[in-house]
Amino acid sequence: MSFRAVSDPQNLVNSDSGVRITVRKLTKWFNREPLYQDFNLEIEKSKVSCIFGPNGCGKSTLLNAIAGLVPIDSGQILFDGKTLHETRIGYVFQNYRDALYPWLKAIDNIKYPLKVARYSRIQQRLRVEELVGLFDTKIDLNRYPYELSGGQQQLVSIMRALAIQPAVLFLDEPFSALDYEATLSIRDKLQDVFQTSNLTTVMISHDLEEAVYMADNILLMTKRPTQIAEIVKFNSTRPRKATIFADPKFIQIKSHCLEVFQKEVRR
Ligand SMILES: Nc1ncnc2c1ncn2[C@@H]1O[C@H](COP(=O)(O)OP(=O)(O)OP(=O)(O)O)[C@@H](O)[C@H]1O
Repeated sequence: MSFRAVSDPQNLVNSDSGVRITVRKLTKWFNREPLYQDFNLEIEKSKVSCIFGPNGCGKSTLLNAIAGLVPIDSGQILFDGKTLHETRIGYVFQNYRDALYPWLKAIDNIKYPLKVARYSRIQQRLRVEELVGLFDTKIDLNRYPYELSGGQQQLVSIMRALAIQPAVLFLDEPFSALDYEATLSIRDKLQDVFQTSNLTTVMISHDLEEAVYMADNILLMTKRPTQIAEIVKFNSTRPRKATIFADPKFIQIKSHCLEVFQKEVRR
């Protein structure tokens, strides 16, 4: 888990400006083979970018390199020209079971980054109330993670990641360990967040339909050494509803992404 806070906690309470992420000449090798070699990418500010690509092409490595969880061999990653340490980020892991602190109640998990950022007790309480309102959640936050369902735990993880009002939110396959009902519910709640904030969001998805549904930009990756095959825009307004799956524009974008993906896999 990664929380970074800068400046005065007082200023963080109402701050929500997104940032553009620039990846320049990223090089990362594993086992004497290049995964990324002189890789360049611009991630659009205040938009949702979904990473989609062949198995093992380096989606998690890219997300984690940008989030500072994986060291890079060379290159530069900037957030509106600033370093990671000068940027507030939130990270949601695929496996919520390992991500929440099991010894802390849900409410204390959410407050944890606020404590690290030295929010006062009142600020912590107000921010939790704001998040509960935002997500319209009926979860009893005085329960421990093991007392909550998978969907509820992942929702707590998302609320924790959003607690310090990050400028960038990273989501590594946030729905892959959830049942369908929980996935639909959390997707909708996240869409509300995207609609009402300037959050720059980078998400990995293994499901092309989901990637297009959630994204403003779909980042299609090549096989390794990995490059961007294409960035496909989907500018349908939010909130997006299930009816969008039958929308001709949605179908056209998804088919195009699938074509690019299949060409890469066969390469
Ligand atoms: N810690 C590591 N040590 C050695 N090799 C690694 C390590 N992490 C990743 N790799 C290599 O880098 C490649 C890309 O891994 P990564 O998890 O980033 O891909 P991915 O696209 O997210 O994979 P998947 O589609 O399976 O989720 C893997 O095939 C693996 O060989």
